[in-house]
Amino acid sequence: MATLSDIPGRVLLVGAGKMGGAMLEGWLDLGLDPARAAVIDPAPPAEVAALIEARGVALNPLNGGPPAVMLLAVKPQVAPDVLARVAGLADAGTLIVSVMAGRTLGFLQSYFPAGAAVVRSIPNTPAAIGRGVTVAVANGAVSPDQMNIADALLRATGGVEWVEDEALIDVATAVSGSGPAYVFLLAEALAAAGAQAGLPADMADRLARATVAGAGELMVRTGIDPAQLRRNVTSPNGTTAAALAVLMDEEKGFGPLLSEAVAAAARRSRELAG
Ligand SMILES: NC(=O)C1=CN([C@@H]2O[C@H](COP(=O)(O)OP(=O)(O)OC[C@H]3O[C@@H](n4cnc5c(N)ncnc54)[C@H](OP(=O)(O)O)[C@@H]3O)[C@@H](O)[C@H]2O)C=CC1
Ligand SMILES: O=C(O)[C@@H]1CCC=N1
Repeated sequence: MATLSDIPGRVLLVGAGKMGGAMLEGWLDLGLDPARAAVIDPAPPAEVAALIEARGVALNPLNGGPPAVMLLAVKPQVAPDVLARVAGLADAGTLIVSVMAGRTLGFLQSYFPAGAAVVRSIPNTPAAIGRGVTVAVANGAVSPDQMNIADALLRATGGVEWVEDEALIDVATAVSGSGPAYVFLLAEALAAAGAQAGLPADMADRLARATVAGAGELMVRTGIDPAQLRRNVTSPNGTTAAALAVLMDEEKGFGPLLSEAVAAAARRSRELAG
């Protein structure tokens, strides 16, 4: 198991937005020497720019030699343009790690000489508080040492699951990559429904936030199966049972709706492949 201090050279982050910025913060918090980090981003968001400046990380360096790791965190749509510019900064020993949705190992490899070591991964935004989860796949050129390095870099923002079948990344993107948005939507919709039913809007908002956060934390801390936690709330013929009769409707409930949503996100991930 490698640690961030085992990385034999610099980590070059390309794209320091929401996800890249969260990763950089995680690396620095876990002890990555700022002198061993560099960022390429024409205009990072203010909070990431402040972190870069405060920690003395090189921003848009003109030189520095090939990095040990190049982590790609730009939007998939600009990837062809960005990769055409930055691929030349890598050498044969550089490990390429992408967090871009949809962009395949094949697409990434096409910008580097044959034999380049490439990892494709999909994190999620709880990475910003070290509670993310990332799913990753490596191509055949990634050495065991490089695999450990990629794992250490991704693990700086939460859990990591490795898969061998790249097709699973599109599905993981639809479940855990996009998943936080579904949970936030639940909080929004619950607050709106509470306000519609008569609660003051600000109170409905507080109740919905506390409920989603508390329920998530209960699941994490107890490790109890979510179905059992749901049953624990549901008194026979009580209020929850009345609500669940709507939400668990076999045709219109959460189940079929989320299946449709996950299928749409996975399909979009495959469309972004390039
Ligand atoms: N947000 C999420 O929940 C998740 C995102 N991802 C993936 O992470 C990647 C980044 O997403 P996210 O952080 O949300 O997006 P952001 O737009 O917040 O971050 C992308 C960053 O890249 C910068 N950028 C644009 N052009 C260049 C360039 N030529 N060179 C270097 N940097 C450039 C952007 O600058 P500017 O804003 O000025 O264009 C921005 O700061 C995406 O590929 C996405 O699929 C993966 C999982 C979850
Ligand atoms: O919406 C997106 O495309 C990115 C990937 C997963 C979460 N956000």
